[in-house]
Amino acid sequence: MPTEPSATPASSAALLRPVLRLLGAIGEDRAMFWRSTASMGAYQLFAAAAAGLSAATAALVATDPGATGTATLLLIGLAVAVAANGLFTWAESWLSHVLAYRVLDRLRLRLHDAIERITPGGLKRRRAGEVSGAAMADIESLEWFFAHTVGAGLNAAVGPLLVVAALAVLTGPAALIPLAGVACLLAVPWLMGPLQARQGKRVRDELGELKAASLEGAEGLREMLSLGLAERQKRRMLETTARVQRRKRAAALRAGAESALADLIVAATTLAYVLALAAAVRAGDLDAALFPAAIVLLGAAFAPAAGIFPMFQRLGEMSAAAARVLDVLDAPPAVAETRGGADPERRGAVRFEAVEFAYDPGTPVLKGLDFALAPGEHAALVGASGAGKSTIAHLLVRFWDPVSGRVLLDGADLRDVDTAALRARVALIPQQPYVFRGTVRSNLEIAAPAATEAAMWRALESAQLAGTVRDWPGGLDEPVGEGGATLSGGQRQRLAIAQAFLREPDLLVMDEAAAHLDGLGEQALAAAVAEIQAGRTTLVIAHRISTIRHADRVLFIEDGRIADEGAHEDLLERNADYRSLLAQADRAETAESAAT
Ligand SMILES: Nc1ncnc2c1ncn2[C@@H]1O[C@H](COP(=O)(O)OP(=O)(O)OP(=O)(O)O)[C@@H](O)[C@H]1O
Repeated sequence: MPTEPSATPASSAALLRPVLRLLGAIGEDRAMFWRSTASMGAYQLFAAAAAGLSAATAALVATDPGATGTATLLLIGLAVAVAANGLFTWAESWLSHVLAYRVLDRLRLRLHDAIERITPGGLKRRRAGEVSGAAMADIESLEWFFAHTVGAGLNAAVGPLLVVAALAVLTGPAALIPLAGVACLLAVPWLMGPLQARQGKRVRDELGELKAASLEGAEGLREMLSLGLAERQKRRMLETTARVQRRKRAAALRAGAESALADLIVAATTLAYVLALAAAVRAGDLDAALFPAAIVLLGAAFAPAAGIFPMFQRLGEMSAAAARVLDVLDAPPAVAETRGGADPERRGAVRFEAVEFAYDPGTPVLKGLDFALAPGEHAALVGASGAGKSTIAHLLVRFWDPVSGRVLLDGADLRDVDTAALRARVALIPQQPYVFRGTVRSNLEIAAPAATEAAMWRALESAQLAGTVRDWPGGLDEPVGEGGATLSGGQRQRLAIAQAFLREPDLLVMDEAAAHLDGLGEQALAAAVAEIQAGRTTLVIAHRISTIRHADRVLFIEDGRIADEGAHEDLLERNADYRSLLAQADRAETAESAAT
């Protein structure tokens, strides 16, 4: 998951920082943003004007009933203000939502690009799907910010100032009272921001714990029942639920106290202002007719400030969401992609030259790896778990670059070869190939968008999958389910091999399935593998003795280096570590066959 900032920022200014950085995403919609903000300002001013005009009309009718001409003018003004208020309210709502949707679309695209750029490298052990899912959800939660709060924030700052300026013109120095009141009202959520963020984080943490506990309870139900842990699990759920409730109560208490304090400030300001104006009227410094209008305008000064209240109450939540999105957007690319670049003659010769590699500085995985594969050679990469075999495979498709040393394909450093062209020339077939939701055809098209139907059948034929696909009612258009759920492990691998056939790679890098396949599936897979390997340079991460035995050459990896290399029989004879590793693999394979 994208990281939750471990400590919440200590001030509202710090909380605002990540949120403000995301404002850059408004980019080309700046004009729309200003129109939306201006509409919000306009409807608040017209609302204030409508309130002021109605108060002035009432005061005029009460103090001078004969002034019908002025009263009519005031009423016309009131009607215009009410109509304009309605119009601008609608315009603001429309513009702010269109703006928010556009900005979110842009952010989603930027996030998608960032995830593509940094996975599988920069996100370390975090799963790309989780990261993408969580960050996309965070973007959704920012909709409220872009649609409702950016403009409200500006209006909260500017609107009250304009109204207070109007009050200063009407009532003189007494207008300092509403100014102080508005400042206090804004200070409440601003000062409470960090506490609100801390409480929000605690609630999120406890909810995460509750979700994990309930998921574990469902997924591990069988194990829990058989180990007699059901009671313990129930207790854990109850305790976590109680903690969530406690955290939520604390947050609700704070929110309630904030609202009460805000009400108190508004009431105290109004009272102080009324007293000040009454004194001014009594002293003859203020026209009594202005009194009601000034009090109504006071309400208008508070309205935008009160509008920003909910924004501050959600500032912690939005700040955390923005920080998680930025975490992904800011992550450096795992490799700098090359465009254009060298185009060596395609033969399929591979060379690792003194390759050093580490995921984390200080923990080297490859320590000066040297080996070469001749065009068309079939090599097996053998080593204990964690020896670095998959890392070697991933270096060949440039998911990573070496820390030092070079990886060469047909004499060219991979960093100098066009990255897209390189990935088209090297086919990587992982242990558990990913099958996309869709059909057999759509999965084949992903590998080769221009492939004809005849070419698809040829590829399926070579991958030993044509018979199976022909038997399915939908044939090529048979749905394969979410993540290829309707396919067996062997079928998924053969589909990946068919994809590789369509791409006609010069180099094949395979992570051999360690899982046991049924006899028929294994035979079909072995035949498919033999077909695709024919005439191609192949590097297989080998787990099975049968595969190792058939390789032209075995590369035995130990401690980040090639510890030994040669024919399998020779290594067996001369290398005790190799013998013991294979003996373990043999035992595991025998136990697996016995178990099935
Ligand atoms: N993305 C990563 N971030 C940090 N460390 C990693 C990452 N991927 C692998 N490692 C570590 O690098 C080392 C080599 O891993 P690698 O997957 O290449 O080994 P392997 O030989 O393929 O293992 P296995 O046979 O179990 O698949 C291991 O110690 C592993 O924990």
